[in-house]
Amino acid sequence: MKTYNLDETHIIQLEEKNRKIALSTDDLHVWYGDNEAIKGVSLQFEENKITSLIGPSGCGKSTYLRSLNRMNDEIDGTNITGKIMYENTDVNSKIVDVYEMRKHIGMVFQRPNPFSKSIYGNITFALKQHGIKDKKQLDEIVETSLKQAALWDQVKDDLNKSALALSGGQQQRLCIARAIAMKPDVLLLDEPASALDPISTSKVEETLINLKEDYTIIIVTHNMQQASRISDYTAFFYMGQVMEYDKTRKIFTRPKIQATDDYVSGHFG
Ligand SMILES: Nc1ncnc2c1ncn2[C@@H]1O[C@H](COP(=O)(O)OP(=O)(O)OP(=O)(O)O)[C@@H](O)[C@H]1O
Repeated sequence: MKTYNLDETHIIQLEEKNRKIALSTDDLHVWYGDNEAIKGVSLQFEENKITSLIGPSGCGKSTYLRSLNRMNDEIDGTNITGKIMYENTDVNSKIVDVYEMRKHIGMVFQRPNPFSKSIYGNITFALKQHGIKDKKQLDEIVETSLKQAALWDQVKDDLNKSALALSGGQQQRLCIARAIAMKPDVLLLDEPASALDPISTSKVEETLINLKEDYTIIIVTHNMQQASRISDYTAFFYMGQVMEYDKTRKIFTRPKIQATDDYVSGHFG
């Protein structure tokens, strides 16, 4: 297998281009026991844009994504150093209220994971836990979130139906609706379409493109076409570090780093 010079990287700094940054990491390292899965990643994510995280299996994409709203806290033996800056707060600081922070930085997982509740109940569950009890307000949030997730027209007459009776693609859009019902600023998605058929995938992609008007989206994907179709920026991960980060168009047409070029043109991974 070809080896690459890991010291040669190309990472754009968005603040130098006067872009508004919703979230950033500075020298982020993540260890699982002795295994250093993320080796000092510094990236800035532009507000109201979609950024794709791509790279071969095991290079640390999901680990990095999960760190951004502290999902790795739940894995024993994990150690994380470095900064994750969101609105002048270091998300990685011990004093951060993780429950509260996840209202601002929400997550959607690879496999649709609706609760065994009605469509309405899926969306209102966390809202109620956060103290929203007013029926009219809940109704409004349910409608808005389902509309934003492009699911409203299909389910509006049957909100009491079990979420588990929806198709896989509809379930995933319900999970997106559930995440955006909390009105996060940043939405993290870990291969949200990998378990879906092509039609459902394209619906999820359309949904994400529409959502970026209101949200900053960071998505892990193995699907190169998907990354190039939907994202504004792309970060290429390799062996726990980012080799190249730039506008998606550049990554897919004129990458500056050989490893990126080989990966996006299908030579490995
Ligand atoms: N829960 C965990 N416990 C221990 N090690 C883990 C855990 N999750 C991931 N790892 C290790 O961290 C490294 C990065 O894995 P990660 O899942 O982040 O990569 P990935 O790029 O998302 O891979 P894939 O594309 O296959 O999902 C790998 O060496 C993996 O074995």
